[in-house]
Amino acid sequence: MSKKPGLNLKLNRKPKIAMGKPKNYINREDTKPSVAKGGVTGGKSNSNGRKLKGADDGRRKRVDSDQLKSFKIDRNLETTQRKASSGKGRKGNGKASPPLEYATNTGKATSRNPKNVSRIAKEVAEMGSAPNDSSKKHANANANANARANSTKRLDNSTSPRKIVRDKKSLKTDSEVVDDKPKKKKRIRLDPYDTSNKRLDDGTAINECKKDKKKDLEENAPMSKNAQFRGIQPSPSILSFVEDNLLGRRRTIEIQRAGYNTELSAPLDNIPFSTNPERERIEENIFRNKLEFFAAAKVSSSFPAPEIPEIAFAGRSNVGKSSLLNALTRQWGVVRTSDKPGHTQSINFFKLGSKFCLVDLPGYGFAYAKEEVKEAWEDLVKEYVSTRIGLKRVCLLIDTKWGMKPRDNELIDLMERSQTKYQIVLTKTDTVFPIDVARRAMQIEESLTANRSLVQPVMMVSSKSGAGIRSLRTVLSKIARYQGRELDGGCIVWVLVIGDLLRALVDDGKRAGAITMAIEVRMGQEILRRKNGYLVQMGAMVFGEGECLIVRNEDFREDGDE
Ligand SMILES: Nc1nc2c(ncn2[C@@H]2O[C@H](COP(=O)(O)OP(=O)(O)OP(=O)(O)O)[C@@H](O)[C@H]2O)c(=O)[nH]1
Ligand SMILES: [Mg+2]
Repeated sequence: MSKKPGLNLKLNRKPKIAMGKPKNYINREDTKPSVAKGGVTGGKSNSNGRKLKGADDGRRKRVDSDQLKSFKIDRNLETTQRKASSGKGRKGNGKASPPLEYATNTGKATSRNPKNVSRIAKEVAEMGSAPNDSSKKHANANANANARANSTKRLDNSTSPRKIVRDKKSLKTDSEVVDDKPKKKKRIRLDPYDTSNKRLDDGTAINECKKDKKKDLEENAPMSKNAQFRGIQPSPSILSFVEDNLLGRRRTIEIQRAGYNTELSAPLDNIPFSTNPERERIEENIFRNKLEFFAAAKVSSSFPAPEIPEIAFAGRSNVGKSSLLNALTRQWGVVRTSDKPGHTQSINFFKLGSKFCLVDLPGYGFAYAKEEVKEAWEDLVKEYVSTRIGLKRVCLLIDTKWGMKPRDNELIDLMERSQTKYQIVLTKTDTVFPIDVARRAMQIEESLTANRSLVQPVMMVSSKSGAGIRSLRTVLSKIARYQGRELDGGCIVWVLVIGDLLRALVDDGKRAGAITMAIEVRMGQEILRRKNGYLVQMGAMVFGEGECLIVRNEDFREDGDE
């Protein structure tokens, strides 16, 4: 801000009013923003309008003394009054009036000699409005500044929330006044036959549309796996097998009423009301033999020589492989089990007497082991099932609750390729309802009908309750029993009952001119008939390589020869 003498003069006159008053009073007033005072106060000021130290004080003192010396109030009073009352002066004065007002006010408020002060103030004001060129200029400048200040003030006011609220109110009231007249609503005439505009019609068309869409969605929506499972209708034969063997979740009272001793381990694997010791309860002699561990292998090179036929137990970790070995032999604790997946970490070979070998494989899938270790187990199992000489059957264990998993299918594919005989065994059947046991068996049977190396039927067991263990023993003991016949080179035909259908399969793809051996498997309970040293049950005729006649259950005629 450039300072000019005239302006300084004028500005420096103002503090004169404060003469004889406490100095700090003036200073305090001067600290207010100059704009707010409504006039130019002069002196150097910072952005807040606060006077900078040293910029004004010395000059103010000088001006005060000047005023005392040079202004002879009595002599000039009349002249100044005349000049001030002239048009130009009035104009300038009018605009520069706020400082005067401010000065008088301050004088009133603080003066000790009110008379003198008011008089001096009057004179100063009149001096300030003198028609001096420079002062005129500054008066104009002051006026402009004031105008700007006022406009800013006005702006400030207009933007203040109170003002806005008031304005809004006033607007509202104005509009209310205007809107007092009742509005006429436009009526839209609807074409009752036009359903194109769905928002305007009465809604019936929309509802119908929605219903149709919902129906379509319901019909076309893919069923969840669970819903698909619930939709399975098990065949009557499977259902009756489940009921006869008390498979599925059963109440203790139900088992007791059926005559089983629930205080024994695996109570359903018993002859009702039997008091025999553990191993003597086993109906198949071969399983009465002592179970003995004789080899363990973590790599294929440490497999024992294949001297006796082997039956292996494969499946996911924690599916119940080791437990099943114990349950089949009723020799609890020979094979170690754990509720933590990944307990069996090597291929363990157990001799059952001198003629038979049971093999406990490590599991695959989730297990408490490092990824690379699990991969090694899986590779070892794959190598064993696909290359092992003397391996007569793999019991592929599936948890009844969860069903088949991708890794199970992987192993099945491998066994199909390597023509390894395998049979599905559903485990932990005691954890689900009987109907779900039947459903799972049905589901797996149907999904694997095309598989050639699969041995039907699907077995269902519970190592805990003992349900289905007897049936599995019967199936497995036959493998040991008929090893010699198979090795004779004769053609073996397996006739299996799947639901109400008999299916004839040529074992090992050998050509058959006549049936040398047939076995009826009725939902896991095989009825074996012997004739001329061979197991013969007429019912299926094999005509050529891989060809066979499928005979219905009702066409099946039993000879009754033992
Ligand atoms: N409820 C019930 N639990 C069972 C049954 N069979 C096994 N179990 C339990 O399942 C858990 C795992 O059993 P294991 O026999 O160790 O399973 P595994 O397949 O050998 O497991 P890995 O050796 O880890 O591959 C144990 O806690 C058993 O008690 C069954 O039929 N019913
Ligand atoms: Mg195990």
